[in-house]
Amino acid sequence: MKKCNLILASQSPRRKELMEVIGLPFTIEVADIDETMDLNGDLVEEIKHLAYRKAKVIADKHDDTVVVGADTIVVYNNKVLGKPKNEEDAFAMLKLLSGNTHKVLTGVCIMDHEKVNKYCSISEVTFNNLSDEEIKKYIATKEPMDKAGAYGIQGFGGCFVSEIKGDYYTIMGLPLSLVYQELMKIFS
Ligand SMILES: Cc1cn([C@H]2C[C@H](O)[C@@H](COP(=O)(O)OP(=O)(O)OP(=O)(O)O)O2)c(=O)[nH]c1=O
Repeated sequence: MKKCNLILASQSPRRKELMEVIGLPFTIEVADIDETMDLNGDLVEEIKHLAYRKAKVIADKHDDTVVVGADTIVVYNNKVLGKPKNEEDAFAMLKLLSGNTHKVLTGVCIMDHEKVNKYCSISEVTFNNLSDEEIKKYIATKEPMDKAGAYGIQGFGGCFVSEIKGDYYTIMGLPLSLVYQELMKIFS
């Protein structure tokens, strides 16, 4: 096996959990970057670039490392939903998603020294109709507050989902099989 360090450039507990599934030893370093993106630009390119910026800031601090960076957004009706700023924002997001189908885009960047590979994985999620009461109760659990689109499919948010098309783990924040396959090319 190739000897070099693997770093996950993310503070997300979900990404850590998914990287652990892959089974390669890795460490975590949080990329503290400005996550502003050009909302009028091509969102696929924007999200890949954001994942790249997260990986790059960590890769620049090390010599012999492979770095994984990622970013997740929810898109409904051309509106980009990141993490809610507060409970009102979370309520507005969940009202938008209620009874509708949205897309979840996760950008991934794997930096292997000079080699930079960027990907965007897209899944579609359909929500049941949610009552205002249900939404308020969900927000009171705090689960929505650190998640794009104000829900976690892996938590109670999964109760709101009637259908998904595409990769489940993309919705959770890291497309597992894509990252596994790319890391295996490097580490085996
Ligand atoms: C839609 C959805 C998002 N999420 C999470 C994944 C991401 O952690 C978060 C989106 O925010 P991101 O900005 O992509 O990630 P982050 O700030 O948590 O971590 P970092 O920038 O350091 O990598 O939303 C879920 O956990 N479940 C879901 O169903």
